[in-house]
Amino acid sequence: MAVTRRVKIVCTMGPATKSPERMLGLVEAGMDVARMNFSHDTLENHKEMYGLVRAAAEKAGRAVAILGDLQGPKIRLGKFADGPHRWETGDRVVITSEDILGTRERVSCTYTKLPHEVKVGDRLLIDDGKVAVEVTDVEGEDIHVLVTEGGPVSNNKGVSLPNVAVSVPALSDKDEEDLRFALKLGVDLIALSFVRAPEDINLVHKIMDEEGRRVPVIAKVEKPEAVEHLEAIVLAFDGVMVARGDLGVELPLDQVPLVQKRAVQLCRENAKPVIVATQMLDSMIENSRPTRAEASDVANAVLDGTDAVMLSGETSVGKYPVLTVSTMAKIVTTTEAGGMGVPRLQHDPRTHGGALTVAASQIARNIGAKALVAFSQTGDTVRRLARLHCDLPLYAFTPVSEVRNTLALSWGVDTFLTDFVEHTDDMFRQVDAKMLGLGLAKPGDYVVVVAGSPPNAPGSTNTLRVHQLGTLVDPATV
Ligand SMILES: Nc1ncnc2c1ncn2[C@@H]1O[C@H](COP(=O)(O)OP(=O)(O)OP(=O)(O)O)[C@@H](O)[C@H]1O
Ligand SMILES: CC(=O)C(=O)O
Ligand SMILES: [K+]
Ligand SMILES: [Mg+2]
Repeated sequence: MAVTRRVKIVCTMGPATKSPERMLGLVEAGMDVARMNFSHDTLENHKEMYGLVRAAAEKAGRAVAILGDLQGPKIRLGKFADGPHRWETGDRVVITSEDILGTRERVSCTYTKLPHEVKVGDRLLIDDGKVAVEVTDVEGEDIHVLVTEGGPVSNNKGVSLPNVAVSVPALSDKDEEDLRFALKLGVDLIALSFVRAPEDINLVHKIMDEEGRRVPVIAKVEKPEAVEHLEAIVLAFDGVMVARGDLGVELPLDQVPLVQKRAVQLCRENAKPVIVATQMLDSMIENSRPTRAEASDVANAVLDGTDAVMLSGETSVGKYPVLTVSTMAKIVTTTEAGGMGVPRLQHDPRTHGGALTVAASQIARNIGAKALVAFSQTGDTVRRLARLHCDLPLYAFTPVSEVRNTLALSWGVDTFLTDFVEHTDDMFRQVDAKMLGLGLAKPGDYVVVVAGSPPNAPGSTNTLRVHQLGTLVDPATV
């Protein structure tokens, strides 16, 4: 069988992805997860984008998950009346909490308490640190600042205050509205920005329960507080995104690479998916080829053991969205084909699912099985298999379509939707039908199956079976 890519690709949606042809191009080039960034754009446009993703995935016959990324407690500049501007070093401008349409000299910000929480001398960083200003005076709602590092400013750019503890709530009114909207729309996963504590997930769950729909919640690690409580956050949330854009502003930049490695390993130990994000192929926003350093960055994230790598501006507003995805896919597959492997798990799994999956992958390799197969109703067993990064194909079977979509984020997994079955033998019949029917293996080949028996009892993983294909279904009938 052809070598397939194992590390998944997340693409951020934006103006550059907004046509059926472009979207299909992205899916065919390898997009596994579409990220809708609620920091930008109108709900109406997000709805349209959602439809485009679902239609393209359907047309291409690929599982594509949709991730709704909530803005979280990020302070942003407001909008300008007259387009992007440049603030030059030495300029004096005003950032105000008054709700105005901005000019080059005076622009609003989204956090109305900001003038009360900054002091003279505080440094504010705009757009992931591309522009820096220093507070020189506060007058009512106006913060007077001196531009210390000039650069471009435009609508909705982020404002970070690295050493100022601001009291913004974990979930703003806008986040709550966006979350309800995303859940109703049908997104598969939610990401919460600027997570500071494990308990931040409770606010999200509360809204989800009010809407009657819980989906996995990814913690975006981009605050020093999150780095401090990383393990507790990994345990509380369903996955992690290493959001290096804000992380590199909020934390000294030189600490970002090690945080990335620690987060990836912690997620694998806990069988939670992890995404490495931001600036991975940044220069491809403008250019048709990435830098050598960017190619290495993608490859190194693969070798760290990440589940997924993410594209941001490269796909949302870049000149070459489809080419960027195919370039990323190529770097990933070439790196994987090198066979260098990833760091070992630091612990010996003790849960039934954990122990059975370790045994399954070892048995599969030793007997020359063609694939690993997992039956799962929650996806948990599948994630426990995925984290081992076994070089055999990994096929997941689930009767729950939401689970199929969320597994699009997990390393190396291909997922099939199956019927609910009553008897254990029916599970193996489904494996035969799917694998022989799709030509994934031949009659007589062995696969190693991890499942719960009887079927339909979530969390009951107790069965490991070496199964010979074609023994339950007459090969002539598939
Ligand atoms: N839907 C959109 N409409 C207009 N501009 C967009 C849109 N999405 C992204 N952009 C522009 O592309 C830039 C990069 O996109 P990206 O999604 O990485 O946003 P970001 O603000 O850096 O992310 P985050 O807020 O999650 O840290 C944004 O800063 C914005 O200028
Ligand atoms: C993705 C994101 O939010 C960041 O890198 O900051
Ligand atoms: K966001
Ligand atoms: Mg961010």
